[in-house]
Amino acid sequence: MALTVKELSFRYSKQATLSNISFTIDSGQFVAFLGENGAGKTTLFKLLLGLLKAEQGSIYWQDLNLQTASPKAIAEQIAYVPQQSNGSFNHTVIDLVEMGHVSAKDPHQTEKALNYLTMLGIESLALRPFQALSGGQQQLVRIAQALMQDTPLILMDEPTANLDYGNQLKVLDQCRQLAQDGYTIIMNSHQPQDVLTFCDQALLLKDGQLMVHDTVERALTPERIEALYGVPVELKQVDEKYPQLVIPKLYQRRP
Ligand SMILES: Nc1ncnc2c1ncn2[C@@H]1O[C@H](COP(=O)(O)OP(=O)(O)OP(=O)(O)O)[C@@H](O)[C@H]1O
Repeated sequence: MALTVKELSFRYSKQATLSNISFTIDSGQFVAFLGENGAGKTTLFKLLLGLLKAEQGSIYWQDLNLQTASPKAIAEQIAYVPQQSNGSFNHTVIDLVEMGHVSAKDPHQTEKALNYLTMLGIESLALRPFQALSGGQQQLVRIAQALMQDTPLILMDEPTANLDYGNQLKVLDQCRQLAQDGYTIIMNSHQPQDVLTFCDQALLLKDGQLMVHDTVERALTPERIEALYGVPVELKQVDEKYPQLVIPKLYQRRP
């Protein structure tokens, strides 16, 4: 399976938000979209989810045309973890996660939902009302809900933004594991170091254009990171596999 985007352009008003974007992502990859605030990452997600219609170009998940498919057909293939979601009334965590399941009622639904909560280390929250949870706990529940949807492609909008340090690492490690199991995971990220450490590929968006799509090591060079964020960075090879970003001297604490 593959996600194929061809010559995609989109605008909200006069100025183009995305111009002539083309890429292919094969299944089983953990991929990050990077770009400054307002670069168009969430817009691209909305186009992939069929929530916005492209001005030009095509988007296919295998043979499914995501610009014309029904919401149900898309929900069977793609789960989405938003950064925030409003209104869950007074549902408990376990009820909400079970609702993630979109196809016919499964007799093992509750067991499956509990397994995902356990996988994410939040089984003790199962009977708590969603609205009484902290932002980070709610984020972990949204991830469990997306996994419950049981789709081959999962889109995550800055999934670790609200999480404590331990949960950030656990969630990213879980995403990598899911990709190894054959799921395709795409996340929006503002953390090049996380992307270098956990992801397989990176797509860099700048001024509405796709600057590069490549393996993380090839895509995230210091020059490109600087061009993307406007700060000088250095990469150090601390072991042979993982390059480490060094905070620019300019921003380091002075003695
Ligand atoms: N509903 C909308 N109507 C008009 N303009 C919009 C709308 N949503 C987003 N935009 C604009 O489109 C551009 C891309 O926004 P988008 O949310 O896709 O960026 P992003 O890369 O996800 O940003 P961030 O990293 O800050 O979340 C921005 O300039 C934004 O102001």
